[in-house]
Amino acid sequence: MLVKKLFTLVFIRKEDQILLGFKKRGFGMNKWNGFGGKVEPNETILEAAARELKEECCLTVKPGDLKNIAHLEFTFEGEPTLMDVRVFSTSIFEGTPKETEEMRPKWFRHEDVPFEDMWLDDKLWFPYMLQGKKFFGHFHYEGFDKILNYKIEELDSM
Ligand SMILES: Cc1cc(-c2ccco2)c2oc(N)nc2c1
Repeated sequence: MLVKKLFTLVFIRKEDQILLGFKKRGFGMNKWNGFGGKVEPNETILEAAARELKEECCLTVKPGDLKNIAHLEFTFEGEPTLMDVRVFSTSIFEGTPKETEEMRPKWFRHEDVPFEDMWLDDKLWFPYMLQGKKFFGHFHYEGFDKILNYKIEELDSM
């Protein structure tokens, strides 16, 4: 049976740019991604999202200003893990993004998003996010460099 693990992923927007972080260590190392990580037992998903953002790039957001824009699931052929990733976005934040031991932040114009240095699924669902859609996506990986199958469904509300 699948073991479900809960993660957050936060994308900060500013005018026509999006903030990504280059992961310097750990899971997803050497890939650009949003900011996030595991949800601890003693916190809500929104609190976890705000905490990880602060830890990873020193930006402060109010949990209440985070808008849930997507629900992503990742499974891996032959593995029991299901990664349940709650994606949030906001343009309301305090501070300036700073590099940490974990992440090197950088603002990208939408047309410059570096998909060749991101998880393979990102090029499939970023268009939905950049167009302000709400969606569910499930991506079934074989290893970390091949997607065996996936589905993406637009949602009217989260
Ligand atoms: C397999 C996988 C995992 C994650 C992830 C881990 C923690 C938060 O997200 C991804 O994030 C993106 N963009 N693609 C991803 C694929």
